[in-house]
Amino acid sequence: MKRRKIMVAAGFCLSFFIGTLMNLLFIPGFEHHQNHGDRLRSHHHNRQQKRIADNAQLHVGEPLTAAAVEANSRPSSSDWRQQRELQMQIRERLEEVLRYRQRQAQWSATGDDAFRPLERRRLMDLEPAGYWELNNANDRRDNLDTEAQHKISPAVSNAAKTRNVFWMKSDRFNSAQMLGCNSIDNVTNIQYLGSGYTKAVYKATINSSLSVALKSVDFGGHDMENCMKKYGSAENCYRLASFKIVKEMTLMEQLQHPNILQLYGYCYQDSNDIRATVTAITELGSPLEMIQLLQTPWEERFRICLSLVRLLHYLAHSPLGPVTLLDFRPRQFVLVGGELKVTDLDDASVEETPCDPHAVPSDCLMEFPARNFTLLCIRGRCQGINEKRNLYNAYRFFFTYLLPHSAPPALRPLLDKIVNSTGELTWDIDETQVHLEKVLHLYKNGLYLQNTSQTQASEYKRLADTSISGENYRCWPSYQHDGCTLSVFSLHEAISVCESHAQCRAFSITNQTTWTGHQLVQFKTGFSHLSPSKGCVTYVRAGS
Ligand SMILES: Nc1ncnc2c1ncn2[C@@H]1O[C@H](COP(=O)(O)OP(=O)(O)OP(=O)(O)O)[C@@H](O)[C@H]1O
Repeated sequence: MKRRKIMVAAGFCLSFFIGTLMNLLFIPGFEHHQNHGDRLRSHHHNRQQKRIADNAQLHVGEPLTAAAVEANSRPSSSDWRQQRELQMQIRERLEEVLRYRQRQAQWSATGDDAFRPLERRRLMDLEPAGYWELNNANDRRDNLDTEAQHKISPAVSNAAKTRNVFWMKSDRFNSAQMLGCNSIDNVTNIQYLGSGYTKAVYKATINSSLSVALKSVDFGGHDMENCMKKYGSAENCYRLASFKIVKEMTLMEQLQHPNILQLYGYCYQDSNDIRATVTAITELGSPLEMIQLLQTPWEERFRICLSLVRLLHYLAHSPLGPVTLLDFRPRQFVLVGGELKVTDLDDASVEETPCDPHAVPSDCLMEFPARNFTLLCIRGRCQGINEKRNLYNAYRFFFTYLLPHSAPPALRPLLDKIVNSTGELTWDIDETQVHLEKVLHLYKNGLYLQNTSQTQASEYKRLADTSISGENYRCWPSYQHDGCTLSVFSLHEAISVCESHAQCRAFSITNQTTWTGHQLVQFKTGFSHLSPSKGCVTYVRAGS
């Protein structure tokens, strides 16, 4: 609620940050204003300028504009086929986005107005300038959809010449709540987070209170670089790359789930040379570090697997139909408050592989490095391929590493069964989720605790509202780096942990709980430094 209010307030800020940011990405000679935006721009831009200039064989230091790059590296005008090829690719991406919107509209019985003229026009604005002219002039037999052409042409000619924002419909935000260019004008604490093949991502703070991620096309990234090498048109290469962000935003808007990163808004602005450059504003997460995850307590790793299964369950039954994440590497996910969320949706697909039931070898071969699966071909589609691909990827990238390792012994058989069944694809996602939810139930309710009849070896003295300073020892896997802090279901469990550690002489049950409701307990080597601490209960081992 608070966050929403902040976002609404942020929407009214009237200075311009990202507009000039994007301008500078293209125009190095642009006058710098000494604000945070400029820092982001120049960091990003310097990298990009060097790479683009290298590609275009320009002298670095020479003023570089998109036009200059094009002039230096554009194929000869007779080579229109290459330009046409690039424009066809842009066209394919546009059509893919429009298909998602159409699917959503078809799905929604309430008549989703995803085809509102403004939105459609914005997508059309991302078409390369002159696309239709080129197609018409060079190939009258063009078999493109004439209806779409009819709709696009006026939009191209109407292209806004200045920065602007448009809103997408969302169940969670109404248009007034979406963030736009105004909101990101005066961001602070800008920090480069990372980049992949296409996009560069920055962390920023809006209104000194809301942390967000800003995603834009990385002009120095592989996508732009390869495209520039091949086609030489900065503007059209930008259009092609930017459709990945548009697709991602469209999917973020249409696939609403707690484990899909939330789209807060976006900003379109013209740069001097490139029209309607796009910046997505999304929820901020922290990149997933697999090595680090292996060192975190099982409960946290289980949470990630459960988040993933809930996400895959939603994707298998999404309003757009079964969605598969073609690129499933852990870097496509981030953590937000311990929950796993997918961030990179540009490689998501709703298309289920078409097949011929009589084809030999089968069209429905799902290949992975360690093993293959052949699926049934039913009604011209590989049965459940999107769901199965996700599930197997979840097994190979996440479950095998995160699920069984250091789990409570009583849960191991169940967890092993989950790992084996997903590895063999014997369960579908619904069944997999049922089993993971069952594990959660057992864990939350302490039903994983064994040997409850076992008598405790020592007596413990209870000290209310007391904690112990220092006197730490390390244990694994601890919530605290330089001490032994573990989560327990009950006092009984805390005692049995203490008795199983040779160094343990006392422990303090804190008032902090984990996401499952377990309490955090600090285990100690002694109790000579007791201090008052409201809500904390210390137990001292008798005879220590
Ligand atoms: N919302 C976010 N919060 C924190 N980090 C993020 C966020 N979104 C992306 N990142 C980081 O930025 C990197 C690049 O983002 P993203 O994956 O969207 O770019 P990409 O060009 O599509 O990458 P790829 O080549 O993997 O497809 C990610 O690997 C991730 O570590």
